Amino acid sequence: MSVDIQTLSVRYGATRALDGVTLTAKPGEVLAVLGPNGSGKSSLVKAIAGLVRYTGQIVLAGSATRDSIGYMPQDTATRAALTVLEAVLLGRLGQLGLRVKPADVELARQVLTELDIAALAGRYLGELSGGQRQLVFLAQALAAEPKILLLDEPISALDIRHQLEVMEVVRRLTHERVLTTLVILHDLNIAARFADQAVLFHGGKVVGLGAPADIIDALRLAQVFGVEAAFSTTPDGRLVVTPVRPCRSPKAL
Ligand SMILES: Nc1ncnc2c1ncn2[C@@H]1O[C@H](COP(=O)(O)OP(=O)(O)OP(=O)(O)O)[C@@H](O)[C@H]1O
Repeated sequence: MSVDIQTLSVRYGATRALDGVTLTAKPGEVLAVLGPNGSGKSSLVKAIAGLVRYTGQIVLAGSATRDSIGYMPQDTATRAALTVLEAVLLGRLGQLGLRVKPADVELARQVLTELDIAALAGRYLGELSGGQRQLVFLAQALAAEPKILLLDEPISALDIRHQLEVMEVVRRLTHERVLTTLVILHDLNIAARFADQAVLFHGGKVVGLGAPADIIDALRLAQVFGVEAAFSTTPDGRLVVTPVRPCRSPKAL
């Protein structure tokens, strides 16, 4: 179930967050959404999730509807007095009837186990660390059994082990269940390692689209991020980017 986006624009008052974006996210692939702060990444996934108004077209191919989408927001702060299990069950709202079936509880527990947070099931959200809460919101998105998975910086609060574990789970589920996954990341090395494709945003426009190793290069890092970087390759051929210093005057692409 591909997500086909044509000339997508999002405005907030006078601010043009996305400007004529065209791209396709394909089933069975992890698409990393990259770019500096304020470049329009969250606006892209919010538009796909139907959370912001936009112009242009977003076509969910196949039998996908908005109910087929699992969305994890960037901001996971909440005042909701819910336990972890209850919060994850909310991910199944689309499937729940007036009663919660044992199978729904079982599925929610399975997702918690998959993310290694089963021990948190009975804890209240307000008692969790930022990283634990991030894992719970990822579990909520996965509990919906989505066809399209939209993850807004899902690993930004996680320790390095959990970052790897979560990205392994995201990649495995995407490939096994043929999900169409868009994941916003700031870590270019994680993107190069786990994403099949990447899209790079700058000022609300797409300035790179392709395999991560093909679009993450010295010129784009200087022009888009204003950073001079060193590049190397691991023995198994993976790209490694090391930011060295800010450039004095980054030029817009
Ligand atoms: N609700 C809003 N009202 C007004 N302007 C907004 C709103 N949300 C985002 N913007 C603006 O739209 C632009 C794109 O924001 P967006 O959140 O999409 O960027 P981002 O690439 O996800 O950034 P970050 O990496 O910092 O999360 C920014 O200039 C931002 O200030």
